[in-house]
Amino acid sequence: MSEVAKCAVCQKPAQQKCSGCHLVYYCSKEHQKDNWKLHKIDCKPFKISNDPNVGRHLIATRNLKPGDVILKEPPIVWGPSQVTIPVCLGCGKGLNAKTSKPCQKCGWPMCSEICQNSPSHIPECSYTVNRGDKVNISVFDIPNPSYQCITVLRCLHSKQFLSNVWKKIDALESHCEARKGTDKYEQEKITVVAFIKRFFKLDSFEDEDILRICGIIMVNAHEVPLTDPPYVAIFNTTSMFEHSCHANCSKTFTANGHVLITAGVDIKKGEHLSICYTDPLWGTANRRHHLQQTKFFWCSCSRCQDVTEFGTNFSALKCPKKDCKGYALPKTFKEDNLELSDKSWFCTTCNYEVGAGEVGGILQDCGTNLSGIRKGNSNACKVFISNSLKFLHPNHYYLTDVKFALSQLLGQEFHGGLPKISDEDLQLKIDICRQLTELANKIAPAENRIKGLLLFELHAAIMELGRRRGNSGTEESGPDYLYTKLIDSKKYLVQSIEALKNESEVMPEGQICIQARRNLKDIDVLLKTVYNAIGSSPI
Ligand SMILES: C[S@@+](CC[C@H](N)C(=O)[O-])C[C@H]1O[C@@H](n2cnc3c(N)ncnc32)[C@H](O)[C@@H]1O
Repeated sequence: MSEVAKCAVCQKPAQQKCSGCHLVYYCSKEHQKDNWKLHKIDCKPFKISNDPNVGRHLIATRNLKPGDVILKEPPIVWGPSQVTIPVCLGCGKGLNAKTSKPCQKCGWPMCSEICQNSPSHIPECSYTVNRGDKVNISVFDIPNPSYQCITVLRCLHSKQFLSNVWKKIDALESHCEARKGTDKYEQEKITVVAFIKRFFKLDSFEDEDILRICGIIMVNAHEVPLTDPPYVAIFNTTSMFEHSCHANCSKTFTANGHVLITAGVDIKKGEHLSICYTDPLWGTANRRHHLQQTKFFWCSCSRCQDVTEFGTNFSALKCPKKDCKGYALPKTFKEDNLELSDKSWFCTTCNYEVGAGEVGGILQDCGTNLSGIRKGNSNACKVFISNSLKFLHPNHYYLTDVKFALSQLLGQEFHGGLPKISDEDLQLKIDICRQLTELANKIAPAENRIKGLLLFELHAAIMELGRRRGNSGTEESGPDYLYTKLIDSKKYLVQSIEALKNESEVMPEGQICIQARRNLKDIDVLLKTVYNAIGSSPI
């Protein structure tokens, strides 16, 4: 017999469920209102669960729609990335000789007095003052190894002085045992542990404790691209999201450094909530290898289990057999070791066997050609695409990478913008944007930034097509044509705004969203004008 729900306020039988979390009940609207101040701190549409395979993870407690906010929280600790040029330890921004001023107390270079007095800077400042000698940094254009210890130092400081913060950090996964003996672990003994003990004269911390913190940062920290260079931050509940290469949640950061997680697709009550720990536009073998090396698990998500990656053939090679139009893939990507590189691939049409050596050779050659492409050169991108189509599936990750760059470049490379590109290039831009949007929806449906950028470029190119043909006086032209193209363009623009609406203004994607909102106003005005010229809607 199911238990009767009780009101969270008076414990009487209750039937009204909180619509935010679906976990708490009330007997009346009044009690719900009375309790909101207290409940809103815990009102989240998920619960924390645990299993032996994934560890702690999150489960949806109600159905979620794309865009629904799941979680927004500040970092528990943040600091510079391990390898970085000198950055301001108050705000994370990169410094140069002109923008930097040494902190009066400790000498670490800062960008302003406000940052010098920022609470974030207290740990390294106080440890440096206690050491007795100021830091002196005068070279700003190359990575400085002293910064490797800062984020770790901030965690150690909370262990010493901020028990509430430390309790949260201490509870996180470190994969200490798995890390022992790895190159990175051995390297950190010197670059972090020895440095902290020698430079800061901090002998009270055990080596193992410092190395465990290094593990916690490695497994849980997020790269935050709000500054250049990006900094890293650990978030409390966000650390509980499990990984999927086909994640259902979307992650971004607000201008003040909070993480914001929203539903990226429809999520049913009871489903696991996931984010993607790696780059979803990397090939499967690379994503899996990266996850194993940095997060210590072999991914078994639905995308990794399907060699075709939902029919996209994102990792497939063209079958080398003469006259075969098929594509070759491995039997599985799910080898829990690195022996995958020893296995043959097979054509899914004719079953032709492509030896591991040949697979490796093709990928290596294409990879070398890709890294040789001059940045920002659309012709080099076109040459790469046409050459690589002889060896790779059109959706292959190498081609996707270059097509994505080309989709942004066409119309931005030269002065004059889209109106100056050829009709052929305009059509190419439209085709690539459509193809990549479809691909992104299949392999990475929650990746809002990728989708938003593609849809923005698509709207602009379709608008330009309408403008060109609308004025051309040819058969398929005139105001009717322009009107249908404007409607089409507006549709993609609205989708782009929806995808980018949570991006911070300090990020390029946030700026594009601002531009998209302006364009939307312009399109509406134009639509009205064309509509008046036509006299009635052609659609
Ligand atoms: C950021 S933590 C997530 C929280 C963690 N499960 C815990 O209990 O603290 C990342 C770690 O969770 C585990 N994990 C996350 N996603 C996983 C997945 N899809 N499969 C297996 N393990 C996973 C791995 O151990 C990984 O290193």
